[in-house]
Formats: sequence, structure tokens, C-alpha cells
Amino acid sequence: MAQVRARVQLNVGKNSDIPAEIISFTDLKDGKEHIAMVFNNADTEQDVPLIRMHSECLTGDVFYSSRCDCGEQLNECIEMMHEQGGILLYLRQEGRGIGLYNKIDAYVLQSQGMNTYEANNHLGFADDLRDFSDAVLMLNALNLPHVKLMTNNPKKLNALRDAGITVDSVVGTHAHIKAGVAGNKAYLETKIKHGAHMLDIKKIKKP
Ligand SMILES: Nc1nc2c(ncn2[C@@H]2O[C@H](COP(=O)(O)OP(=O)(O)OP(=O)(O)O)[C@@H](O)[C@H]2O)c(=O)[nH]1
Ligand SMILES: [Zn+2]
Repeated sequence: MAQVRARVQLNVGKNSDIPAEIISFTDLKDGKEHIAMVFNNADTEQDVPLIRMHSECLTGDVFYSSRCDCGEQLNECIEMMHEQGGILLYLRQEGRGIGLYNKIDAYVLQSQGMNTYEANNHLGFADDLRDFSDAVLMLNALNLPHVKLMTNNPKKLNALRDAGITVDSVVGTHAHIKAGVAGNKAYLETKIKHGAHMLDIKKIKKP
């Protein structure tokens, strides 16, 4: 059974002015250093807090790469949780679980015309290698059996429900579209078409 190892306050967000608490865990299964980021003490003060399970994307989260929407989604989540509280589970599942170097290889293939899933398959990987059982262990360690979930990905919803977490409602993220050859429009459209994502491509975030 995973347990909270340490929790400490810090400020996060673009201007380092959003109060949060970062939490580490013991006994997670896959050996990765997943963390939870808690806003407004939502884990102790809300009966049904907003949760996001965000998979690591170095290129998007750190460098705001044009190829995906991860960094913008992360900021959208931090800002929403600043307003209404919530718990962000930051999961070290780079490249939907294939790792950074393999994701870069997949980008090479995408530059040659393959879509995001075809590129994964061409490299010998399934469409999505992620397993959300450590996220469930983290929710259990935080004593959160009942949540609202921020995602467009039905697999995340099913993973929580299958593990016995009650998901009251699902909150979609905005479409963060970037044009151009190395843009993310085709990537987002492919996720909707082939990945059954519930993203509303017209729900564009106004600056
Ligand atoms: N293999 C592969 N992984 C990618 C590619 N583009 C982005 N990723 C990874 O996809 C994951 C995106 O994760 P999430 O932000 O949790 O998004 P999601 O599963 O699409 O679902 P929601 O954002 O919750 O709707 C990250 O781990 C990225 O590194 C790609 O072209 N190939
Ligand atoms: Zn990304």
C-alpha cells in the first residue's frame, strides 16, 4: 500500500505565485517518482475534489513544444485548481509510456508523414503503454475515493472507475491549437479520431 512520504509547501505557475503543496509517496509500483501537487488543501478540505492525471511531456511541459498541447493543458489545470482547488497527479509516463528517446524517434517518423499512433506502432509499441495503477495508489494514499476528473481521455476515466474510484463528473480541457508544419492540429485531430478523445476542437482558449 502506497503512503505519503513527505509534503511541503511551494509556489508554482508561470509567475511562481500560486500556493501549492508537493507530495511524494512510498511504495509506488513502477519505480518512478510520481508526485501529487495539491491546491487549496483540496485533499483534506473537499469531499469531491478536482483531479488531473497528467502524463509527463518534457518537450511540452518544459519547452512548450509546438507538437503537442501538454504545457498549455498543465497551465490550464494549475490555473483552474488555483481557483477551485484540486490535486494534480504528475505521472512520469513520458511519451505515453515509451520514454523520451522513443518519443523523439516517433517524432522523426511523424515528420515523415506518420500519425502519432502509426509512429508508435512502427517502432514496435502499442498506441498507449500507460498504466494508471500508480495514480490509483496515490489517490488511495491521499484517501480520495470520490473525485471529479479533468481530462478528454476516456481511458483515464475507465482506469479510475475500474479501480473502484467514484468519478462524479469529467471536466474537459480547452483545445490549444498551434498551426504550421510542426504544429499540433493533426496530432489533436488524430487523438479524437483514433484515440476516442472527447476533446472539443472548437473549444479554443481565449488568451
Ligand atoms: N508516443 C508519443 N507520445 C506523445 C506524443 N505526443 C505527446 N505524447 C505524450 O502523450 C502524453 C500526453 O498525456 P496527457 O497530457 O496525460 O494527455 P492525454 O492522455 O492525451 O489525455 P488528456 O490530456 O487528459 O485529455 C505525454 O506523456 C506526452 O509525452 C507522440 O507523438 N507520441
Ligand atoms: Zn506533449
